[in-house]
Amino acid sequence: MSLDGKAANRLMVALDFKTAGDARTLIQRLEGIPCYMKVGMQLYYAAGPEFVRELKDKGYSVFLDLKMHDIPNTVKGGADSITRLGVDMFNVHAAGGVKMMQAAHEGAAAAVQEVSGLRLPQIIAVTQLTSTDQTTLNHEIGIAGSVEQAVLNYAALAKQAGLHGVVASPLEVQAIKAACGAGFVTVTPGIRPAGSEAGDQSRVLTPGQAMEQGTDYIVVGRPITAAADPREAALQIIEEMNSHA
Ligand SMILES: O=C(O)c1cc(=O)[nH]c(=O)n1[C@@H]1O[C@H](COP(=O)(O)O)[C@@H](O)[C@H]1O
Repeated sequence: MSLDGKAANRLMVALDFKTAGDARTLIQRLEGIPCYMKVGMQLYYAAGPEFVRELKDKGYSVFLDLKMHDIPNTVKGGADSITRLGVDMFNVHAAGGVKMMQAAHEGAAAAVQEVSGLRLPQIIAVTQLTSTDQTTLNHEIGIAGSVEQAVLNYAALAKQAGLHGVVASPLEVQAIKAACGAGFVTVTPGIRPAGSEAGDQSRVLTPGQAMEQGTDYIVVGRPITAAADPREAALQIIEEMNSHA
């Protein structure tokens, strides 16, 4: 299987591991694949900023997925610190509102002003988590209307705040692009290759279907990290992405 084609750098591998050592083992298996590496709460809380710097030193593009959701001043400070790590992308929850998202942008911009050589990361807003289904949205969380309406509302707020894009399910990509523009970035978890377990994900598509929807990046965790042969699983996903790109 080859890495020809453009899709490999549109795959974000979720490094949801207990330790830096476990993450390094997977990274070694994926050596030579130019994917994005996503560091989420589990690994960041265990291995911290040092591990993020290690990934950057190895030349990876890094998405730091800490889903900040707090008062604007706190998020501004968090965004400043995250940006100083040199990450390429980070996220906040759109549910924090426009002022909070603007504060994230301000914090990142302030860090870029102060540290020479830093570039502004892409700042992305989580809309409605891909684990949320229609019933949970309406009857548990208490938001009326369809999941797509909720996602589009959050996406519009993120755009208003000047963010670069959103995290959503691939099912909502076409509506987001229609409402917010083709250049508004979509990062889509909820990816399940045909025949794999959905687990806690509710709004899922296959890698090929997600590409057909026009998404910019797909986020894949367990279908790669829990596979018997993670390298083979990643290469198959990239091949499927390429054939639907
Ligand atoms: O922000 C995210 O990355 C995210 C948002 C969302 O709505 N759903 C979602 O699954 N994610 C992340 O995407 C990854 C999906 O992992 P798997 O379900 O194992 O493929 C996890 O690291 C989640 O934290």
